[in-house]
Amino acid sequence: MEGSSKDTDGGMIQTWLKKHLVNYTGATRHPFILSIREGTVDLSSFKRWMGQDYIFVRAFVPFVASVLLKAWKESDDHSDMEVILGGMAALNDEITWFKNEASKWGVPLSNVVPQRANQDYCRFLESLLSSEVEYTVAITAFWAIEAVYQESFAFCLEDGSKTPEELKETCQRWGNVSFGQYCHLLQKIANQCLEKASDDVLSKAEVALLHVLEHEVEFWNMSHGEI
Ligand SMILES: Cc1ncc(CN)c(N)n1
Repeated sequence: MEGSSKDTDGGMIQTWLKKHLVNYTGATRHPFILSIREGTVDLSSFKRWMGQDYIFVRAFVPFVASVLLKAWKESDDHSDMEVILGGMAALNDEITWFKNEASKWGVPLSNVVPQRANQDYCRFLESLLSSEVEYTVAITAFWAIEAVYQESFAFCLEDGSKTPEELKETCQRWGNVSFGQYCHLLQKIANQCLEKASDDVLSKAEVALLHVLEHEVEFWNMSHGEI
């Protein structure tokens, strides 16, 4: 895959975001997100998303644990582990938040059936658990997964958005400033790894990024009830 000319300021991630802007915009400006921002969201779509995302987040935890393990083994920067550990702590809060929020919305989490797109995404995460997958590839995917939610939900909180009051807390969960800073740190770690990576690893990381963007679009699509 082409694209190994490195951007001097924003690093490889910035270069890839420019190169794959259509894919990135597709994931971060999905019609479901636009409907939240416009205040026209169908609440049954929102509830469907919530149930499916709870399942996803549970599968996301072992993935993040595997990134932590790879950081411990492969990173030469001690602070990487602390950022990733902070991400795990945030996921612990996220699970508690989902349980509370779902009970407020009357979404029974115990019997949610994972839809095809969710299963595919979780299978993709599982494929990244392997010790054969380089830390650089895994941290790039991790950054992308978090960044899509951050960009999407922050967009719903921008001035001029008509996000319904009862959905603002959800948007705050990922759209808040400190989650933005955390994503920025992940991006920095990914860029540092990518800077030292071989062309082969660079190519795998770029493919992983594109897979994340595709899975995120499919994930949002589930909210419409498309299986
Ligand atoms: C599908 C998906 N992608 C990302 C996130 C953010 N942790 C999430 N909760 N769900």
